Amino acid sequence: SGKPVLHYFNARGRMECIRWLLAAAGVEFEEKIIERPEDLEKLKKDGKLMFEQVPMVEIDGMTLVQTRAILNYIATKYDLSGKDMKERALIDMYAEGIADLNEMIVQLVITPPDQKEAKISLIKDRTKNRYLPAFEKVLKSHGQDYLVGNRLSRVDIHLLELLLYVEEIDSSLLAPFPLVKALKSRLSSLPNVKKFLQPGSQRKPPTDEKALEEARKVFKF
Ligand SMILES: N[C@@H](CCC(=O)N[C@@H](CS(=O)(=O)O)C(=O)NCC(=O)O)C(=O)O
Repeated sequence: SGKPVLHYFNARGRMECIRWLLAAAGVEFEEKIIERPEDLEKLKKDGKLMFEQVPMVEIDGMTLVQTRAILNYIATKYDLSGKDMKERALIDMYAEGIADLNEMIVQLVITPPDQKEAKISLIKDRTKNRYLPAFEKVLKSHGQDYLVGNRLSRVDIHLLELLLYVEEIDSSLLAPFPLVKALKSRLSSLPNVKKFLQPGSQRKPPTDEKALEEARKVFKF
């Protein structure tokens, strides 16, 4: 069918940023949900998981693993990684910062209850005092509609995804950042993004206990 095929369990985890980037690029994709340990074992046995891990994406005849490598390929293929080396450097820098805060949020799901409050307040602090100020400053510095090169790139999509998670934690966190908020609403009305935000799209809901239980069954952690 030529469509990329995403192999992961039925949750956001490390695959959601890949779903977001493909959707924003207007690329239809299929998902093979890993529901049982046997599903994962079969992928390993068939030699599809170079490091015995997922996310794994079958795209253009390749079997890619490692989230960043998959994102880099998609961004390059769909012209979402800047027009030259300097734009690419900014995009890489912003993307890594976004990934750092995103990782803190992804880990929250598997944080023991007694540590959750502390983790959440650290996330709120970093959001308010480190990450959102940095992006507000970038937008203020050039007054353009996108973070890099005055056109859509992967970091706009990564930041939009992150802002939605930040809002799920505490919607007041965005209040002090008008330019970031304006970017969020501009991006949300792009046709491909608007469609992905609609109910019924392949966007995954917050990972609840049930989804976590299913993942534990598969990954035995
Ligand atoms: N660096 C890898 C890490 C992938 C990873 O740790 N995957 C986990 C699942 S999850 O963290 O994405 O939920 C896994 O397959 N773990 C199984 C194992 O490591 O044996 C990436 O970015 O893709």
